[in-house]
Amino acid sequence: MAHTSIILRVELNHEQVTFGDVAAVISQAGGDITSIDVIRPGKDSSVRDITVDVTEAAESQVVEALKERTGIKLINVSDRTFLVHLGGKIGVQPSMPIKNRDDLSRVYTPGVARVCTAIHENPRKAYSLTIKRNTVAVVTDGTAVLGLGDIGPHAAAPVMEGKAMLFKQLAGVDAFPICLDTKDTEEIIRTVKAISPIFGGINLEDIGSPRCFEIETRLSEELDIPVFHDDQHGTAVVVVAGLLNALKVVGKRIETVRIVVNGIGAAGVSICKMLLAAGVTRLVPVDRDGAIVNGGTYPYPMWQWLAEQPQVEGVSGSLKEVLPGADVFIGVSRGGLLNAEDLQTMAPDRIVFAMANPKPEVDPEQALPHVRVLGTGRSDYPNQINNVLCFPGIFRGALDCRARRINEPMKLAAARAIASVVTEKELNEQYIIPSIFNEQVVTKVRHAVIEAAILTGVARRIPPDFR
Ligand SMILES: NC(=O)C1=CN([C@@H]2O[C@H](COP(=O)(O)OP(=O)(O)OC[C@H]3O[C@@H](n4cnc5c(N)ncnc54)[C@H](O)[C@@H]3O)[C@@H](O)[C@H]2O)C=CC1
Ligand SMILES: CC(=O)C(=O)O
Ligand SMILES: [Mg+2]
Repeated sequence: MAHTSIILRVELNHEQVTFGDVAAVISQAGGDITSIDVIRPGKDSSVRDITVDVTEAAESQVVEALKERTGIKLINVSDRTFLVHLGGKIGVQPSMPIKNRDDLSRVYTPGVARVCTAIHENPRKAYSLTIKRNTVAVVTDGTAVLGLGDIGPHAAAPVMEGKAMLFKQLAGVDAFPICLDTKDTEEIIRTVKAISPIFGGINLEDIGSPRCFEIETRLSEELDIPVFHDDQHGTAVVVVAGLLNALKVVGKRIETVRIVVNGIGAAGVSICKMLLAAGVTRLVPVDRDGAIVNGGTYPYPMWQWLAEQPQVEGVSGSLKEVLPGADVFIGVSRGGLLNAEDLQTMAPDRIVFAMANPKPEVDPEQALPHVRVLGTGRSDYPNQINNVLCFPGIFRGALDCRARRINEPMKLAAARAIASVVTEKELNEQYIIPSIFNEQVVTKVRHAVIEAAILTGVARRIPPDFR
């Protein structure tokens, strides 16, 4: 059940209620008080801020119960999630203060002109003399934002700012949100190319399929910095990492399990491709109209490619029709598609990764009693299968070795590195994938990615710790 944290500012009339009464009202309506601050004490009345942890469903019940109670005046309700977004979540920091004219003449004109000329004469110096070496653009057109769909570039910004925060906090990468007001493939490609000189890498985010495939392919071909569509490859890397460990827990082999992937969009296509590369032999890709079957004819090149793979099954049907007997279900589609009975048709020791955000394909509370391993994209359940485990470390590695691109061996190395953070001893149903706060994740992913980049010849620099 989704939880949220709200702050209730209430005024208590002491002749009519005690704080104990207020606490009882909140608790009976389903709220859990986590802290209390006295804003204005007083003999006859007082004002307090009460922080309450509450399910989304119970939030309005708590508010209504307080409003109805005589002696309590509800002054304000603030949602802590909205509070952390006030004014946006990131800013730009200069790397040194400008204290005097001397500083000014070096960081700005006239001194800066010599630096500009040096870069003009040798463009590679942009990596040492500008922010390029550590800066990534997080580019979206707002068309496939989480599982919310086409909500546009303004509404997409909080997610992109969140990605930028994670890049910085987890991997020290400076990332900047670029929310484009166009859905035109050519215009997006042109714009990203035009803004690329200042960036060391491009992270494409929440761009709907099938346009995202052409945008990524073309930008990768036409730019000499790494271009990585996070929803495709970041997600696939983390799914493969989680699956490698989950299969160890249930004692099954990747070569023999039957896997149903639901939602063959950006994330689903890349997951299927990576599963095939990792050795999967029984794959059932499913989208809205049912299974994509071997030998079928499909409108999108990526679906057609899947239909031509021998490992893809030839049996058609809806999700519920093809699910029986599956060892693994991977959902990257939309929330609320399956229930407990559907899961019970799967093979024993089932693994379910229900990753649609914010609402998974199956309610985790319903699923938990019926599966051996459950993963979701969310942070409020164990096994968070989220691309945040991948993108900070993969870009840290790619930037540090100035990789031209992020290739398949680099992605597979990243998946194995993430899986390896959980040791054999630690591995269990509740812990198949490390937490994003485990510092080993970025360190190991970075190392594995640089090693793979050097081995495959896409690194343009050998970082000092590899010399
Ligand atoms: N946990 C994680 O790290 C990630 C989770 N996701 C989640 O996966 C979902 C899909 O994301 P993207 O691939 O980027 O979007 P997308 O828009 O590229 O693809 C979604 C696909 O799901 C299909 N779909 C929609 N309803 C369906 C249904 N009822 N049955 C089967 N297929 C259905 C669509 O036709 C489309 O092909 C979203 O909910 C997103 O939040 C995406 C990336 C990372
Ligand atoms: C996690 C993520 O990137 C998404 O849900 O789109
Ligand atoms: Mg995304």
